[in-house]
Amino acid sequence: MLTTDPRLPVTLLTGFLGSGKTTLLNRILKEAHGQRIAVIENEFGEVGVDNDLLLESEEQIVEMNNGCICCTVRGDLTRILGELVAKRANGTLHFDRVLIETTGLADPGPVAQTFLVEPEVAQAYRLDAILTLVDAKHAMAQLDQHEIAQEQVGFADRLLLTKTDLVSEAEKAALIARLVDINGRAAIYETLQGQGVDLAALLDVNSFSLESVLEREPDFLASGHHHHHNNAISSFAFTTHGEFDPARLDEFFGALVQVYGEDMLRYKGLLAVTGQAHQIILQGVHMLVATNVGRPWAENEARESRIVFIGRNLPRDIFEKGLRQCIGKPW
Ligand SMILES: Nc1nc2c(ncn2[C@@H]2O[C@H](COP(=O)(O)OP(=O)(O)OP(=O)(O)O)[C@@H](O)[C@H]2O)c(=O)[nH]1
Repeated sequence: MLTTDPRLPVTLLTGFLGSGKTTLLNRILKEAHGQRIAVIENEFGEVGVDNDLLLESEEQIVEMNNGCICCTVRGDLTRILGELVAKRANGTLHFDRVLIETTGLADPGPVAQTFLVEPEVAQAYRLDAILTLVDAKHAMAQLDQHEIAQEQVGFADRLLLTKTDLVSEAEKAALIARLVDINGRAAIYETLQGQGVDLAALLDVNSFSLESVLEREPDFLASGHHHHHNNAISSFAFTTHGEFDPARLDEFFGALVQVYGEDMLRYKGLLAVTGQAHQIILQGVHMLVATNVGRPWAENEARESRIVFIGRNLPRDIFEKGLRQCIGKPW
């Protein structure tokens, strides 16, 4: 998707241990796509292991080895991104985009937050999308046993299913049903040994920008289909033809994040607001809520609002009731 945003796009690659992140990254770096990519690696333990695996590429690779990305992330990531942009400005580094590979145990939340709250970072970079790899062979057990695996799925803009060569069609279908239950928003792709998925589907997704993904995925959870898995993380959408009263909505979200912020992994909305000719785009990660002005509503367009929430055991009825109380007047 074309964007006029001059900031450098950043893609976050996440996924549980062994899900195939390095395999995919290697393929991306080797492909003749004409993009110059700076890679930030965050690995536990041994220095340089993954660096050695990144073959034959001229991309710039920076490693963060001092612990888990989600613990030290805000400070370290801010510093590294600052250094990269400074080197780019003085001509010592040449790159057009950044790819961050997190460790298999990382929570993508703090990384995403860095782009929303650190002013120096937000000025130079835009988080384009979170890509989460899912190991088709092991994901069911990982999702059962590790909430962080569910969180990684919950945060995703794109889910990339790996190792489908090792499972039956029925196993794959069951896993996909579970992934949709956790995160009904993310498009699902399959990749075998890092191959088979078009780079254009992974880069420039523009998922954190004004042209929200909601517009392109209007049938989010429309089927009302419900699967019964024990997922702590799940998603739901709120849709209304009423217009939101901005003051009430502001107050409601302020209270909502106080109570549930920690469990609100990601939420996105495209809103019709009373007295506002433009669409309002709402983005949130945990307690951080950001709103931006989108495109104007067209003259005959239904001013429908839609908010998607992905989180941990969120009480849907409370959210819906609160949101309904923020509707000013029916359209
Ligand atoms: N059968 C099969 N194996 C795969 C596929 N993709 C990756 N693998 C293998 O899975 C193993 C783990 O892949 P990596 O790319 O190292 O996974 P990772 O997510 O970077 O792993 P960590 O950094 O340890 O979290 C490797 O042996 C890969 O060759 C696939 O589509 N099919």
